[in-house]
Amino acid sequence: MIEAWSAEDVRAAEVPLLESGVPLMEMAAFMLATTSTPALLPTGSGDELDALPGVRVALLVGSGANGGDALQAGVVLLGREADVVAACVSENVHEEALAAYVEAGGRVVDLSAGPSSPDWSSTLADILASDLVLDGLVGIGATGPLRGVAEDLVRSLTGADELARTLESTSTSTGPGPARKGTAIATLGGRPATGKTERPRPVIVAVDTPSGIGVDDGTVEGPVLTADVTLTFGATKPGLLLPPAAHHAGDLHFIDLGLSQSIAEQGAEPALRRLDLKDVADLWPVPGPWDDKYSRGVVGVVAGTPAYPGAAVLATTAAVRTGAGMVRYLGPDAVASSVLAARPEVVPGTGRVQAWAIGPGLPTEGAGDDAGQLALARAALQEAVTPGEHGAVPVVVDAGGLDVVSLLVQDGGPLPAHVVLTPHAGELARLLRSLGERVHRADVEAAPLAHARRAHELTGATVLLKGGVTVVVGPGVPYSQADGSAWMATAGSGDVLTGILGTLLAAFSEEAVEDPELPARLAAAAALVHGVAGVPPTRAVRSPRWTWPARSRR
Ligand SMILES: NC(=O)C1=CN([C@@H]2O[C@H](COP(=O)(O)OP(=O)(O)OC[C@H]3O[C@@H](n4cnc5c(N)ncnc54)[C@H](OP(=O)(O)O)[C@@H]3O)[C@@H](O)[C@H]2O)[C@@H](O)CC1
Ligand SMILES: Nc1ncnc2c1ncn2[C@@H]1O[C@H](COP(=O)(O)OP(=O)(O)O)[C@@H](O)[C@H]1O
Ligand SMILES: [K+]
Repeated sequence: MIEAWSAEDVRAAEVPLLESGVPLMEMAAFMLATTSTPALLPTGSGDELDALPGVRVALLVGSGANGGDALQAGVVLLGREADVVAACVSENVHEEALAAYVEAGGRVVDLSAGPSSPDWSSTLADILASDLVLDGLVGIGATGPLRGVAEDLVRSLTGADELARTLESTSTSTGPGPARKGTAIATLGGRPATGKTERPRPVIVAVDTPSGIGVDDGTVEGPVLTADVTLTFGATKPGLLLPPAAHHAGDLHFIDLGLSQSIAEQGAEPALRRLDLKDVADLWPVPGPWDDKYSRGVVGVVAGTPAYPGAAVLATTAAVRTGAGMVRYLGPDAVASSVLAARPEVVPGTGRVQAWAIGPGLPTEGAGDDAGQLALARAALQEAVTPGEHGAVPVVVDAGGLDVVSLLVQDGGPLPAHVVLTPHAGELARLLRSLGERVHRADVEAAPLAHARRAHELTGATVLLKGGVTVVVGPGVPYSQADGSAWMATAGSGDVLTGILGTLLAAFSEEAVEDPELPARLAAAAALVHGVAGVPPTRAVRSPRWTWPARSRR
């Protein structure tokens, strides 16, 4: 499991180590300089301390310790014969680190006057022509989006038009570097300019965090240099796991520096969790010799209408294939026929269930004929809220079922956490609007965790917000899962998740009702399994992204 900690908790954990003289910055910098270079070494050479003659490194240096890390890494890289330039966006950069870097023979460019700095254009060209960029503009000390010269620099590096002008104006002064005739232009960490082919670009390594992200909340309100790799120190930060910032972090590498123990001793809760395969393997219900279909858990599925029968097929299939003891299907005969044709083991009709999975393929309230399905969904939800003879029944609610939740909350107040809602961003915005919030899809996409949290507060339910990164908020520590691939952005994909989560809620039916934090964990586990199942097979054999897109050595 990955646990992420707020910047404040990380800072507090640093204190005892710094007080006892642990050279955290030097340790971080050494790891930075050694971990980020294997991709730049000649093929076959893997020693992370090998000399790097001819390898060009650009350090982007801000005014705090994040810039200090980059400068100290520069010291190590200079010792390995790399050609290093430090682009400083402030007059006041980390004093000791700068002194060590200068003493090691490092080249410094003062960009503190911004685009009017005499060396602005040539330095941009140097950065673009380098093999490796270490982004040390700002780390956990960031307040708000990038501003000042740091913002100017990142905007220039990521803005295609400005970049094109820079390259043109410096093409005679940079020799065989970036503006070779016939080579086209790419932006750093962004898409190549339209109509132009991409040329080699540096590997971008974010020092601790990609500069400019919301370290604690994962928001991105200004320019960010999208990294190929983020090396994060001491503890993973929530922003590295949360969308939209997570999309700028590239591959995430964690360097402990001994902070984990210090954090544990503080006794605080992490800000965010991410389950891994082992967590889910430990959690996943595996039948034993005494199990029968009922003890494994029966899932009742209310999904599909004659207009959308496929949603019912997908949800029931997912429940069957992930190990439900039995799947009951409730819906119109025409849909039940489709379900049975695909999954003959599904049992049509009512009966006792350990969890409900409702909503896929149901129309939103008042939009089209629901063939009586919304009434069934309402009844299922009622079983979650009002315990019957066998206690309360957990329920996962998707798509059209979310409107029923909204009405229930408006009528009767908060729901229990064993009601798990699985909206995508548009559905969450709609749900929040129905509960009186002024929210649009774009607002949810810009701050998914905050909006999922708001929906949890307003409804009481556990909220799993779907997307490229899935966020789950219940009564305990939230989760973020990023196990899938963008190939999953396809119609029907969410119906499958509903079925998977139905199976898990049925298997842990009583526990999920008793422990209000468990449904979120189960939802995160379902998202992981859904994601792993949705990764195309080619990804399994693709070489690690770490070695891509290394600039070829010249
Ligand atoms: N945790 C660990 O184990 C270890 C942590 N270490 C490292 O320390 C880093 C934290 O260093 P830190 O505290 O000095 O803060 P940092 O991120 O460099 O930024 C502060 C400066 O940035 C500026 N600034 C702020 N916001 C800005 C903005 N939006 N846009 C532009 N500028 C902005 C602000 O300047 P001001 O605006 O006030 O002039 C301020 O001076 C951490 O991320 C990690 O890399 C390692 O060395 C050792 C192990
Ligand atoms: N870019 C992406 N990368 C990874 N997973 C994605 C991406 N986009 C969507 N997904 C996943 O695909 C599923 C889509 O679900 P949903 O939007 O409900 O589709 P539908 O309603 O058509 O079934 C969700 O589980 C979501 O997390
Ligand atoms: K950084």
